[in-house]
Amino acid sequence: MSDRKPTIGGNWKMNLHTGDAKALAVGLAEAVKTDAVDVTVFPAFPYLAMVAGVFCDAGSQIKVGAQDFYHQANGAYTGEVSLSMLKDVGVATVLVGHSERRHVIGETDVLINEKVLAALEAGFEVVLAIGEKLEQREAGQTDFINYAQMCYGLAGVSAEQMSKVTIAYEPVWAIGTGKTASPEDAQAAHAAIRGCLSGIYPGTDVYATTRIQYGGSMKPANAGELLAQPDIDGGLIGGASLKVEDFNGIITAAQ
Ligand SMILES: O=C[C@H](O)COP(=O)(O)O
Repeated sequence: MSDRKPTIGGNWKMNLHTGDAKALAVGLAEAVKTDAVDVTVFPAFPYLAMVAGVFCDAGSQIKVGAQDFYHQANGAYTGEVSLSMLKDVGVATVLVGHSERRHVIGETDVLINEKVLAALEAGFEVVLAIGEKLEQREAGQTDFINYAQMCYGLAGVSAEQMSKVTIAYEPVWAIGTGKTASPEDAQAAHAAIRGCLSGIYPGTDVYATTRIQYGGSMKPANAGELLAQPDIDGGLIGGASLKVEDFNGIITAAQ
């Protein structure tokens, strides 16, 4: 049993509107009472302040994170949202490198690294998502892809700054598909990721202290087995984070 505190994230992606986002936040504030698990939800931009306000009013420990941001401080970046704007509305955690940003929106490793560095510089907690596509897994490249995405994403990040970084391992083929990695496969990938951290930060305890979440069709029915693996420290949940019972079921499994 590691002494890393479990961390569960709920990535609401581009789902929910004012009414159902508020109802979900209120329901979570009522249901989630544990101190034993760090819980963060990632609503869409328009609802960040409202959700943060619900948790604040309820005295809830649930944190609010942003699914994305732009790394420049301000200026002529039409459509973008800065870190200082996020801080202004109560956000302290940001998600970077999610596979939907990499493979659907087209974010590059260079941009992902710029975002990681900017967020850490601004004092945010960072969840860096990595993971292989199906064809890469089938070609035996899983560990290489994870290593490469971490090397690019963490370039210039010091060992001290790693205390604010969580890695989210999300095999792309498992996201939103109902196909979860087996506990054994997920554990093997997580152990390899920890090995990579040891190589990137030699002579430090970063490999042992960094929390690594699993993401990809995690739900209450499979969370227990996944979270019981020695190198899986939590989950980044999409679909199952949209219902209080499902998300709280996973949080309960993480305790
Ligand atoms: O960010 C969350 C992941 O993409 C997992 O999504 P999912 O639980 O719907 O498979």
